[in-house]
Amino acid sequence: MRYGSIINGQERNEKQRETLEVRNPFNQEKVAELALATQSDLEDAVNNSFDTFHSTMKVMHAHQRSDILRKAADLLEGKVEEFAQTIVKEAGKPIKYSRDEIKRSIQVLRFSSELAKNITGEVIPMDAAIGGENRMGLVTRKPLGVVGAITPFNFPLNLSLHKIAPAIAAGNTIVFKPAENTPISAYLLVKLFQEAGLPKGVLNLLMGTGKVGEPLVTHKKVHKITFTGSLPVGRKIRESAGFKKVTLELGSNSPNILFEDADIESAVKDLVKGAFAFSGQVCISAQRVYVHKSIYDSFLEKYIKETESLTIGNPEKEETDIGPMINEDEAMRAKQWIDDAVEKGAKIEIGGERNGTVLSPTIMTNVDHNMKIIAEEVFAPIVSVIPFETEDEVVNYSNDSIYGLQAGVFTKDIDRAMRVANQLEMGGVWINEISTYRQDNHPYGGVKQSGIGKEGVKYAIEDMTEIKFIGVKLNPNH
Ligand SMILES: NC(=O)C1=CN([C@@H]2O[C@H](COP(=O)(O)OP(=O)(O)OC[C@H]3O[C@@H](n4cnc5c(N)ncnc54)[C@H](O)[C@@H]3O)[C@@H](O)[C@H]2O)C=CC1
Ligand SMILES: O=C(O)[C@H](O)CS(=O)(=O)O
Repeated sequence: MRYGSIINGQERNEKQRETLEVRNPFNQEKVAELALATQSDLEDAVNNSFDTFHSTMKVMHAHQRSDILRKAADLLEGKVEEFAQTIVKEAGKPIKYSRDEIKRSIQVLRFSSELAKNITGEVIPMDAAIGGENRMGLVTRKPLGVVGAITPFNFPLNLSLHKIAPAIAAGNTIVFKPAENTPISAYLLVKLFQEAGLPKGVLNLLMGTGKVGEPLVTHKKVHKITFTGSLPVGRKIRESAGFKKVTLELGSNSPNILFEDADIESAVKDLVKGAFAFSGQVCISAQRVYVHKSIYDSFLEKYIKETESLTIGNPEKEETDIGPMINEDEAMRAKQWIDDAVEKGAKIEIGGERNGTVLSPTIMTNVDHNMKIIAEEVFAPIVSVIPFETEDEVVNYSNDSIYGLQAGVFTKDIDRAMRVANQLEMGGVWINEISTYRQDNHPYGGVKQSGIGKEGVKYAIEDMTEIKFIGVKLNPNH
């Protein structure tokens, strides 16, 4: 099957176009061919989104935007299996995790539908300022215009919806550039919105690589870029976006801290999922697990045992926990980082074997902060277990990173939990929950080089609207 860009409701899929193959990461079977967007498609998409913003979105009421989003959620509920099987094939994500992603995507649509009706402002007490008597001050929220949404492969539906659904709720139009490895779910999503009654031109789709992402970022008629992806690309976007608003959801090397009073049994189970779900290709994946010295041996033993029980293999199978990484280059890169750490003195407790695109779940010990598997984002099924003695020490270890997205802290002592949570340099901290847990309605986004701005529907809407002040001078004699 061949998929093209969709601009103003029309697919651009002519035979003479340059194409790109999409292959199943597990068995390398060809699953699709992409008809790539050209520079002139990009111009058309942005111009059409710009015109549609002025002609259609500006006059569409909140209840209409809300209805479309609710209808899209209802439609998606009837297509869970179709979307889940698509993500299995294009991303290699095990089926049970693919279904979870669709279920979360439905919630994102529902939250956006509800919030579309609740984009409120405020009234300023103007007489609080001397001379402000007889004035009224209104703070309103306006849509920005054209939002450029650029998304990664790892949650191809949900992370795209975290941009598209709030943008629609807020009254913007969107030019959507999904990851080139996972374009089928993106195509199906645009079709789903068409079926839900979204007017053509509100959501335009551009198929292609970063080559089509770059001119989207610099285009004069695009008002905001919202990007999820890697740090190098995020840095480039930040540098070239000029005066546009920019939201960047980038990488992380998330720490999880287990104090001596942590519930080890449940932490072990959760941290196996937290480190290895979708082969660690989750940017809040548990990468560093700091364990208090007094429970280190017992934790490590149980952690290895639980990891041994994982089922590795074909992501289409219900029982599969660990499937492939996105491609062989990525699996080779991750394996090389393991070898590099071993050369520097690290020990592989379990895993460390690569078979094509599949890297076995790997637990490392005896690591230090000069190794890539600690200092950089592994984005692979590799986790390191590190002992610590004092609270100050573990806070320092955790903060010794260019990243700061989410962390997990495990202890029964609420005072300590709050003390540590307050000191961690992170966008979010979970207490007695793994760093990898994300709910779609809480603010989500990093500090330091993990990003700029927040998603989580309400917060994305804030970032996709502009505050506009309207003041009125009243005549007290009328
Ligand atoms: N903080 C967060 O919420 C998340 C962060 N990520 C990060 O994403 C990375 C993995 O995803 P990938 O798809 O490999 O990321 P990537 O950065 O390679 O690509 C992401 C998107 O950017 C596009 N792109 C590439 N070069 C571009 C350029 N110069 N200008 C504009 N667009 C460009 C790609 O085509 C794709 O659509 C990891 O580093 C991970 O940490 C992934 C998911 C969530
Ligand atoms: O939505 C999620 O679970 C995460 O945001 C996925 S990722 O962004 O951390 O990769």
